[in-house]
Amino acid sequence: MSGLELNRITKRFGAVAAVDDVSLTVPQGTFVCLLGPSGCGKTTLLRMIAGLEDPTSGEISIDGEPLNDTPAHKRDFGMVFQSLALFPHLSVGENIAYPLRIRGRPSSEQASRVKELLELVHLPGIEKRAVTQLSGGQRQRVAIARALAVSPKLFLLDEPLSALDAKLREAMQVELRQLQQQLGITTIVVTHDQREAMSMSDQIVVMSEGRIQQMARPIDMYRNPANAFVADFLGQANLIDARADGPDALVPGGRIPGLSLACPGSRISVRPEDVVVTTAENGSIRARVGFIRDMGASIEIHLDGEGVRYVAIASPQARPDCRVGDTVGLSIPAEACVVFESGKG
Ligand SMILES: Nc1ncnc2c1ncn2[C@@H]1O[C@H](COP(=O)(O)OP(=O)(O)OP(=O)(O)O)[C@@H](O)[C@H]1O
Repeated sequence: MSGLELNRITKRFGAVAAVDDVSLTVPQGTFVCLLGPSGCGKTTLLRMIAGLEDPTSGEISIDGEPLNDTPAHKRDFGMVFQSLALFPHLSVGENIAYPLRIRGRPSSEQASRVKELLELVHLPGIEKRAVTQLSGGQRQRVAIARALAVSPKLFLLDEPLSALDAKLREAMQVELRQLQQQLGITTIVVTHDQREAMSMSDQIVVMSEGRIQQMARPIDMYRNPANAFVADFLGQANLIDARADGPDALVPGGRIPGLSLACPGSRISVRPEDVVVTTAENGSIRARVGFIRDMGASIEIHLDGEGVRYVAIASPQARPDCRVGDTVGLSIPAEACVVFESGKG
């Protein structure tokens, strides 16, 4: 098979299993984000793929060739880390050419490749500039260009955009994705930002405590999270304990008609945009409005239904007619609910 394959990879640091029995297949040309909270093992996994850390057990291969015994510098992967690690005493062109220079490539080839890469990252003609004179976004692009200099089989990035402000970060997400599609290069990005992962990847891998919780396309993961952890980590989720009541589910404050549960007690997840705020008579769940937050493009309403906090998101056009302190009705369509059986959420 062509692409990256991890087979039962574990990394222990003393008693801590930073990565715990992870198997993963990344087909050639795919953009994958490793997503998870701090300390879940994302960086350790990336470092093992890069060859900067040896697995305690398990195998890594690329295009069917085992990698475990290949040192980092022989893997020829492109890497960009949060710190960027550009050489401050070298010019932009010298920074980008560096990987070619240490491989002994002729200077004419170095110069033409640097020119080509600077065009690719939309910074043509700045070979002679000092890297210390560049803006954050420009430095980012130079680091990306340098990582791509050797036309790597695999492009690995660890929180590459985290030092940028929100607007530049979004612009760079689009650029990075476009670049990856243009080159068709297999790319793995570590991030703890779920919006970033949603907007860039073909596949998201959500990790927690060293293990993979789910791997799926962003939209599939959003609509069908495998468990409550994923539901809560990827976007916002209402996580509600529910009890079976014939064809309906009983939830704090009322019921969800037509949601039949296989177990007497389950946990359900509902996205805030699927919770409709209506009048007390029209909803099937009664709740009290606790807080309304106007976000510009949407309105977020926090409600209390018999001790459970519900969050609803509406568009400004569909702004519900309610105020803080009002008792309202909530309507949740059964088909918008993802059910986690008891003990599995
Ligand atoms: N060199 C090391 N020695 C000992 N423990 C380590 C080492 N590197 C990582 N760990 C531990 O392994 C676990 C996973 O760390 P890792 O850096 O991979 O997580 P992460 O998901 O990338 O976190 P962050 O988003 O904060 O960078 C943590 O508990 C961390 O303390």
